[in-house]
Amino acid sequence: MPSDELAPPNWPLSVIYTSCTIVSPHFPSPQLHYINRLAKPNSTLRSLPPLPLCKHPKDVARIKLVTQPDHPAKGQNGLFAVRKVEAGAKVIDYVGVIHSRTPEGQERAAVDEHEESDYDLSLIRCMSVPLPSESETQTEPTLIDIGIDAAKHGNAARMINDYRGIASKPNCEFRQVWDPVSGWARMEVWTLPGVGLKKGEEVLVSYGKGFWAARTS
Ligand SMILES: C[S@@+](CC[C@H](N)C(=O)[O-])C[C@H]1O[C@@H](n2cnc3c(N)ncnc32)[C@H](O)[C@@H]1O
Repeated sequence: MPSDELAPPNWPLSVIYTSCTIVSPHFPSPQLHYINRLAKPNSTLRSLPPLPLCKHPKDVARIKLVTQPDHPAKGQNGLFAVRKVEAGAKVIDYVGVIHSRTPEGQERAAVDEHEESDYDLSLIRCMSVPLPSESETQTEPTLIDIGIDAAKHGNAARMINDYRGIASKPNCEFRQVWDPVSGWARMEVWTLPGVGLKKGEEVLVSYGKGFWAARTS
């Protein structure tokens, strides 16, 4: 898998470290224009620019084993600020495997390896926009649901825990952005406006109530 740097300290051996997001080999080509703004109706993965590298921001955040006895993720990892980070600033890119959760994307994979993942974020979720070439064949809008999963390949952002049971509110959020040069969609982690991070503080987001509801039922 593509990577131009060594894994950061405390990286788990069972996960492949990558500084470059990967598009799943099962990703349907007709959906490429939802994840790359330069894609045309006949684009393929090979015809599009490479996905950009996301280097580990070692002066900003580091992975640490959680040892506090009252921490709900004790024994697991978390991501912690190495220095003070201003409010409304980028912390790290969320690197993983981009995959389609729509039936078209799932049918292409024998087994949907992302279904049970605890590291799968929603990257793009919208109703389908028929391309000019499809407008006669596709009349019904369908849900386009695309995820980015760091279960097996990822970077340090996969260690970010949910704030529940740790703090009264999150200090960071996930933001979907577009790479201005290569056109690719990507996920980033930013400090919340008016909040920021203190040196040594754990980076905490909200996974959303749906994440926990799906795991308690
Ligand atoms: C994206 S991973 C976060 C990184 C994880 N701690 C690790 O070491 O790989 C999500 C998993 O972390 C744990 N986790 C994250 N936030 C938590 C919280 N607030 N309370 C309990 N467990 C949490 C849960 O096991 C959850 O399924």
